[in-house]
Amino acid sequence: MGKEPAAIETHGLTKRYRGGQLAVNRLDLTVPRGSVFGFLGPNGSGKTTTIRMLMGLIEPTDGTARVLGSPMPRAARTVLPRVGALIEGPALYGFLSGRDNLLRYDAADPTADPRTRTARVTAALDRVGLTAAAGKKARAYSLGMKQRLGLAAALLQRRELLVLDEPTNGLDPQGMREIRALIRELAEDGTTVFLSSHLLDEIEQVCSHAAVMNQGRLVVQGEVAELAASARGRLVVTTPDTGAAARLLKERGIADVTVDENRVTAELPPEDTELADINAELVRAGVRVRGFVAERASLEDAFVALTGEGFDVAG
Ligand SMILES: Nc1ncnc2c1ncn2[C@@H]1O[C@H](COP(=O)(O)OP(=O)(O)OP(=O)(O)O)[C@@H](O)[C@H]1O
Repeated sequence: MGKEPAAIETHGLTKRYRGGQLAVNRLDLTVPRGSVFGFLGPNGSGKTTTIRMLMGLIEPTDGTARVLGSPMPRAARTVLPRVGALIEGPALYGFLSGRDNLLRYDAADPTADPRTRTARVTAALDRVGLTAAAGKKARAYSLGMKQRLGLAAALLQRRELLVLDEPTNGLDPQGMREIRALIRELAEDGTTVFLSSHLLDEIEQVCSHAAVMNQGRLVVQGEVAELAASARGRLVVTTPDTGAAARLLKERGIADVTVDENRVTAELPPEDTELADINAELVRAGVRVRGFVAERASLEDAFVALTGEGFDVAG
């Protein structure tokens, strides 16, 4: 990626709302070009506020933000045409059809070519799976359909960067899968995608990179694979003889042994321990071992390890 500037870069970015609420606290964020970057955090952690500063919709109290190499909000006029955004539910005209909403939205964009408008609108509707409902009035759309229409608006032109605030909000599981597939496709075409989510597994499924926010502060950022690897996996033994198994693991010096119904879980022992030996010892001690696995750490494990808190995935 050489010397090309990051897609998004912030230094000390801070927002204190008039009421005194410190929504974003000295954020240093680097979103590499070509990444699918997940911006993760529970509700109220400052994600939307950050996105609104990045898009020049509100002024930061302090710090700087650069988007596609240029300072925001100062360069908004030249930067924003290169960015597709879906923020806080798109503004829709309920009395217009989905298709007419997009035609109107595109007509309001001075950088959009009117000669290709109809074809681009048709293609965008198709990409988000709204072709069949294109003629329906937008007020009859479900939340998920409105979300798709907003995404279609962001896709009317080829963009270098897509900024999507909770893009799967309001969608059913099938709709979520479709949007995730679309995001992967866009990334393969070379678009940098920055998306916020409060769903850890969503980030794990689609993102190459992630940053975790908590109460306005950045907890961690980096490649998803590395973040997950920073948390140690767990040893999981499935057995009806949980008491005996737990005792033996503890005697072996294995930490954090926990019994849960017919499972005993524990911290994975040091790298140089032969797991098969532990399994054999359990069996020798008469423990009926029905399952013995070293589970890979998830992003959630990393989050818990980093913050010492659970992550409210139900949000
Ligand atoms: N316009 C505003 N005026 C005052 N406080 C605000 C305003 N907008 C947001 N806040 C507060 O700033 C904090 C961060 O909110 P923000 O919406 O950025 O979080 P979020 O992570 O995007 O959460 P959500 O997923 O719920 O949108 C919250 O405590 C919120 O109540």
